Amino acid sequence: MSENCNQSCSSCSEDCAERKEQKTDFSEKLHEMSSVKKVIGVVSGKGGVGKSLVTSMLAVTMNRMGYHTAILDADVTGPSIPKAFGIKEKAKGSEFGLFPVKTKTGIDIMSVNLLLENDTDPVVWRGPIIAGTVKQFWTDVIWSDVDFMFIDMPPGTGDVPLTVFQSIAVDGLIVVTSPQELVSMIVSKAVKMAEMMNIPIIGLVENMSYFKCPDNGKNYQIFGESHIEEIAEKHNLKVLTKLPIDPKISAACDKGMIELFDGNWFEPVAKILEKMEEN
Ligand SMILES: Nc1ncnc2c1ncn2[C@@H]1O[C@H](COP(=O)(O)OP(=O)(O)OP(=O)(O)O)[C@@H](O)[C@H]1O
Repeated sequence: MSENCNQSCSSCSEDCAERKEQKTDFSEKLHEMSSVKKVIGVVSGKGGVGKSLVTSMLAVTMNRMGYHTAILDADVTGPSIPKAFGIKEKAKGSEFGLFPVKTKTGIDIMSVNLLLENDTDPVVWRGPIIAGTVKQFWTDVIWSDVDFMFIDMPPGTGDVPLTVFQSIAVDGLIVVTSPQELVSMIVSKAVKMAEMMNIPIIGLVENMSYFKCPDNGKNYQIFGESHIEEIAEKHNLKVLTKLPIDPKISAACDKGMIELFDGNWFEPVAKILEKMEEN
């Protein structure tokens, strides 16, 4: 039995001898006209640590390397992906299904904000409706020839993330943390959740890790000393990259120009993802 066992056999995907109920298969089929090679979930322990920003920058990096890339924005109650890419138009559909909206550089995006009449309308829906929406982004959207799909995961471990993990075939998770949060606890939770769902963790991204002073070129750890390396070692995980606090990054996000970011922070991650794609 897993040390993380919560006795909820129907929602656990571990194969253990203590299983009391059959595993229920909640997996959903992609739209028959879709093709998606690798699905990477981007998770964080709490809101505001930069999960959407990291999702966007990862997608831009892989797109720059020539891969056809997509983002499924599963953060239904706080959808920030369309804004980061400056998308104003709405998603269109046909009798066959919904089409994602293409960004200026050709990244395919689906988000609840591309369906709402008004971007500023709040999504005041109950969990099952939200979870159903995310499922439909997988089953009813026509994702054509996608090499890498990044999922901006809903925060936490509730109804919606559970549905995403059970219904979408996620190949790996990237955990975004920032130095000031209770990183150790958050990483432990992510590791346990991933184990229960049988999804490998690709590694950790530390956002807002430091600030590089433009006057003297020195790095300052604004949110205190980072412990990410020790935590990664404890869980046998990789630290994929450390992203600085950079006003140019937030400005690019606010202006809808994240595709123009300048920096090679995600190159080490891209190499790992490329290897995944080859296998
Ligand atoms: N490294 C950074 N440098 C500068 N600004 C950043 C950085 N990381 C995030 N931000 C800014 O912080 C804000 C929150 O980021 P983001 O929306 O990606 O967080 P999130 O974890 O997805 O939040 P939520 O969970 O609420 O959706 C954004 O305005 C973003 O531009």
